[in-house]
Amino acid sequence: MEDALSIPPLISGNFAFFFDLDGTLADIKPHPDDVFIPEDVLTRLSLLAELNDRALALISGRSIAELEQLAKPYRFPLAGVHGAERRDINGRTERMTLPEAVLQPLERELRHGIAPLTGVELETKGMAFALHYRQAPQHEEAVFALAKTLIAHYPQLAMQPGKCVVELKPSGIHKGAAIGAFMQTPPFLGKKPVFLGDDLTDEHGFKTVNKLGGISIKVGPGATQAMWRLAGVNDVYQWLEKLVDHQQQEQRALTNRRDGYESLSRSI
Ligand SMILES: O=P(O)(O)OC[C@H]1O[C@H](O[C@H]2O[C@H](CO)[C@@H](O)[C@H](O)[C@H]2O)[C@H](O)[C@@H](O)[C@@H]1O
Repeated sequence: MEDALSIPPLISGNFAFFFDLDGTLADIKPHPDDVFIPEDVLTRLSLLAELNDRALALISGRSIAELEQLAKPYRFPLAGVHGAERRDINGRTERMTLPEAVLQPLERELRHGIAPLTGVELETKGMAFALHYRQAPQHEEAVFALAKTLIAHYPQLAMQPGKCVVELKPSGIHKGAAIGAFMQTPPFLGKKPVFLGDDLTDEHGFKTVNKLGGISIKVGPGATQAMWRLAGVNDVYQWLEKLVDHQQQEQRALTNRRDGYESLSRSI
């Protein structure tokens, strides 16, 4: 769906919210460590969570440890490493692992493989690895070739391309499954999912959300399975601000109506 996409509606009611991080809640930066979520955006996310029974989670390729730092001082449910790690509303964490017999030789081969590719960086995430070539775009082809060769040797792993990155993650792990797992437990259970994401890894999430009759929102240009689009990170911030205002107004109107009924029933 390349074109049939417009700005998502300001919704209220029975919704659960899922946000990708890089490229959605934070601008893409030259290096992963440069990234931050502005304070006012974090505050709005927290307000949105409060307005929706705390049914709001971050769904990212980053590790939970990094997400926790980036979301401070707030504590949201989190899915890290594309869903290989998940922390629920009660702080219970599930983490998928791979045997050391796979991880050790794989990391060795990755380090060996990128040694001649100056500027390519290896990010290790426990059960997954990311090969970043933002600082060395001339090595894109070589990075893909290396990842493909290694994937062929390790059936436990799948390849996940992204923005100037190729990741090797456990097979069967993807953001759609992470959203689906959250949706089976409170406070997400029984709601319609809303998911915002900007990259290829988020397409798995859009697919799940569409199946569940929710609202899928692509951030930025490019072909997508999402139903709606926001042009970039700033548009996400603006939409979020309007959404929180809208839901707060709805809540005030509801409270006023309830107060009205109560005083009416007392006076009868
Ligand atoms: O699922 P996401 O929250 O979008 O995370 C995807 C990957 O994001 C990070 O890398 C990307 O962002 C960096 C900072 O803007 C950028 O320098 C890099 O080129 C991008 O690929 C992160 O480092 C990865 O671990 C995430 O999987």
